[in-house]
Amino acid sequence: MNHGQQASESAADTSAERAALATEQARVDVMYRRLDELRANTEGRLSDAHAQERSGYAALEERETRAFEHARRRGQLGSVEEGLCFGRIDLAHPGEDDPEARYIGRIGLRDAEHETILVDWRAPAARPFYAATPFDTQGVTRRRSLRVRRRRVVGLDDDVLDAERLSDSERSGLVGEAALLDSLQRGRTGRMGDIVATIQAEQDRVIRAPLSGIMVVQGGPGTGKTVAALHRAAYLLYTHRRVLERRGVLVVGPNPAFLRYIGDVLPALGESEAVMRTLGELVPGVHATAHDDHEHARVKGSARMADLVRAAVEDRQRGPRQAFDTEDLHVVTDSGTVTVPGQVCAQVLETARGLGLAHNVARKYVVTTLLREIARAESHLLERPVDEEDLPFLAERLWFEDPVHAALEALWPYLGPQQLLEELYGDPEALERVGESAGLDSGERALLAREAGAPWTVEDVPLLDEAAELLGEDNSAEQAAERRRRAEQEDEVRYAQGALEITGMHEDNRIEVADFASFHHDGGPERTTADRAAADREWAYGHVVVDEAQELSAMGWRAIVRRVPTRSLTVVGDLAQTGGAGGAGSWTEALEHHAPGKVHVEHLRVNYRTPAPIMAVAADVLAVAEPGQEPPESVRTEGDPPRAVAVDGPWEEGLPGLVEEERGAIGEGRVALVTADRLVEEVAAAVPGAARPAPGRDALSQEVVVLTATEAKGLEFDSVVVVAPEAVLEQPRGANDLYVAVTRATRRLTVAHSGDLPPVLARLRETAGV
Ligand SMILES: Nc1ncnc2c1ncn2[C@@H]1O[C@H](COP(=O)(O)OP(=O)(O)OP(=O)(O)O)[C@@H](O)[C@H]1O
Repeated sequence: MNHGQQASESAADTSAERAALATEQARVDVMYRRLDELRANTEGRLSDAHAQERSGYAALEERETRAFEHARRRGQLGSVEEGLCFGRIDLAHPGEDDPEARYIGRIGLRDAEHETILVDWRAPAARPFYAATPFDTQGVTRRRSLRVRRRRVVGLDDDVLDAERLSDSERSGLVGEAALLDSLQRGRTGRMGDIVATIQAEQDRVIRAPLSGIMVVQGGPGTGKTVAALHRAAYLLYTHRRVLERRGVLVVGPNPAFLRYIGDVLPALGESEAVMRTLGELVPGVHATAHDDHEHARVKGSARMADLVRAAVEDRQRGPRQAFDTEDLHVVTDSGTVTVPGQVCAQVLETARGLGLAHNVARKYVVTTLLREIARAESHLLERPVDEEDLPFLAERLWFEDPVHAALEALWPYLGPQQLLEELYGDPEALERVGESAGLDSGERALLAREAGAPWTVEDVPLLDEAAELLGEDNSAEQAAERRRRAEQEDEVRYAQGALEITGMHEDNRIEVADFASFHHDGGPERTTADRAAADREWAYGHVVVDEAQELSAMGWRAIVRRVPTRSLTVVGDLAQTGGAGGAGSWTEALEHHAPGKVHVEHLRVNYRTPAPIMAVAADVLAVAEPGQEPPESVRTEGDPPRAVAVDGPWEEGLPGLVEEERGAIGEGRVALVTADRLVEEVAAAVPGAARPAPGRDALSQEVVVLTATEAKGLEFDSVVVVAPEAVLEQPRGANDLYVAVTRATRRLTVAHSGDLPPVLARLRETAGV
């Protein structure tokens, strides 16, 4: 499709091409010189900020903030070295003879005279680079993609935006096709890369959509949902820096391996401040990785679980009759047994329930009020007049008497979320009582029973979060401790200043006040927004990106939406790839009630990952998994034919040879074997050197990895071997799982089956290998 000139290192043989390369090299040299200058300046400012002497806590804080800013800028300037500039557009302006040449890159640069020499890809001025088409040129006469390696311009591809001379691919709307295909053909590394140089027009619309509301990006496999969502996060951080830097951005992905896979994209775009979490990690202190089976997951994901958790909390807020088998509250104190009348207790408990506060916060009211009532009752018992002024002191003393403490604990205990659920799951009677009031049938109630101490599953985490929300924390003690900590820090700084002045070290500038003061406190360095957000369950994020969102249950959505009071979310997924029991059937059904009228669905329809011959196989599977749904259209129309191979006999005899063949065929790149949950360990054991994902192990960077369909979701590999498709199909949402499995390949697909090839893969019978 490249009209006009096309040049590359090997083909730069005409003088016009050589001249174009030389012109671009000269411009790129200017940009790198400027980048070097800026780096040196930032380095200088950073050391100045560190050396700057300040006294007083506020001034020190300001210094820290400045130093942090410079360090961030240094990081940003460091991350743009490779591919600093990747494009140019020539724009015709009315009344001007020569078009304006505008260069697009990873960051914006101005020269010493403040003239723009490079436009940040996220700035409005860069938009025509991605959005101009021959039908809507936006003033662009030519779009040029630059290939720059190690500061050398090694190739150029031009699109002349002339509607008269359209090729087929231009009609289908591809932008910068040569550069796009070049990047799609590269071998996979086990890490997703950025696509700033080749963002397509439909993706650009998603990336630059406004911040507010819930934007759902629905698209088939390989349509760039993940990569577009990450570029959108970088775009939003750039465009709304003030808001988002303070509140932070959360990216939620399906599992730790996936988060590692996408973990380089934002830093490569100069943004390293997003918090990346799986659903199983949303509650600080819990790291759930295992999933429940289909039936358990279905029950735990149901919205009725919110009623269950609420009922479980209320069940622990007892009246005296439930706690002590009597209407009145009898408490043994050091002075004898005192009685608080049932009516008084009932009033206190009813008021507490009506306060609209979280359980542990309302507890403060219950405890202080009842302690005073007990103190009053004790005075009656001792026939002492009740002195209202003394009551707080008497109450405080009673709090330290064990039986009093125990009596109040039985009425309204302090509860943590893990304790609440642990005790509910472990107590059949409580489950019966609470489950019934939440509308669960006996089968569902029985499913929730769990052995004490069993590890939490990912599906438990939204329930724990719900519990934490209803229980709340009485953090008045923490707040007081924080005030004390700040006051102590001020004292330390004052002391350090005095000490340094006395010793004369201050004048010599040999040691800084802050460093000296920090010898005395162990608070550590100031934490970033991301650090603070990650540690705080109640943190309100400025924006949340949810990937593989089709898997989230109603309870999962509650846990996520709770973290963005502004309901500013980017939600990406594919309903046809839903495998989980609690997963979504419709985006509006899942989200509309969280933000009525603010849910907007965008569609991506072009597949950048999987060549057409493999997508034809996937389309057959999709027709069974989700009849009536259209598969996305592949950018790459040609590729190696997919094949089926019958493996008779044990896996360890058939698979290793097959894997070796694939490794030979792809050269540098990655092979994945994707199989049924029940076979995954067996298959991994059959292939020497094959890796399985595990906590702390980066299995995806290994050359051969073995995964279940669930684990493979969102990932891609040069070659995919689907092992035992018949067993994958037997799983609860087997056809959807098989669809996920066959759409992971960027170049080659092999199906290794034992027994008959499943009818849904019949197309492969016609291909070689059987
Ligand atoms: N504009 C583009 N330029 C270059 N590569 C692209 C572009 N868009 C997508 N890709 C590549 O296509 C592949 C698929 O993208 P991505 O994983 O984001 O798709 P997805 O829609 O999230 O897929 P899935 O539903 O299977 O998770 C990635 O390698 C990505 O880098």
